Amino acid sequence: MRRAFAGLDEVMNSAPVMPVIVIDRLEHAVPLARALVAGGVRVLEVTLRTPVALDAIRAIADAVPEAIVGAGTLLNAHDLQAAGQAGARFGVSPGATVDLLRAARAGGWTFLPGVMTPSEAMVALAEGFHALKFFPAVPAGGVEMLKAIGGPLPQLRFCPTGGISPATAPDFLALANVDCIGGSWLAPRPLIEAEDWDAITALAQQSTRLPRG
Ligand SMILES: O=C(O)C(=O)C[C@H](O)[C@H](O)COP(=O)(O)O
Repeated sequence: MRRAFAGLDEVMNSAPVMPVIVIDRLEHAVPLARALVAGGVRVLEVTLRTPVALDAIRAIADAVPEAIVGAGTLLNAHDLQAAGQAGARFGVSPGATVDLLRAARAGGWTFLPGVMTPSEAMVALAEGFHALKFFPAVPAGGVEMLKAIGGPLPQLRFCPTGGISPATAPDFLALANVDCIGGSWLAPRPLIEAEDWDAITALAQQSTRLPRG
């Protein structure tokens, strides 16, 4: 079922870290979402990287209304439509094509397009998007690159993702143009496989205490 999209500010600013989630087994979706919410992390990006991802989004949207579940790894308009039908309340992509940007805009999506260069950021901005995922954050120049982009393009807000750890997170969160960061470390595969939900709640709690700039 299609749900109302979340507000952009809610998605970008509810917590310092947005977990990037890969779900292999559908039965893990709801307990994982509950564990993260219990730790104070409500905005969840479920990547469309596994066959159960859309069903996982649907299950979380139905069973965990406190969560704001979004879809990651959106590559094209078809992915957007499927994610919307499953109940995703926002979308994230690793990169952006003009087709994808226009489909997100036409669908009224709360959408964070992935960019890694000033030119890509300018294309996203020209298509109406000013809140962007900076991916892959560390290989693409990390903190220094974001500072440099902030000079000529101060109107852009970023969620850097890719290669960030709890140790380096504060450096990113201190930047004036960073609202939140993305990270897979809040939902590590070994803990999900072990169904160690308490450990995931503890990771989530720790992430909410990270200082923001
Ligand atoms: O799946 C997607 O759509 C992506 O864009 C990739 C993820 O954002 C990164 O894989 C997360 O990076 P790590 O925190 O370094 O693991």
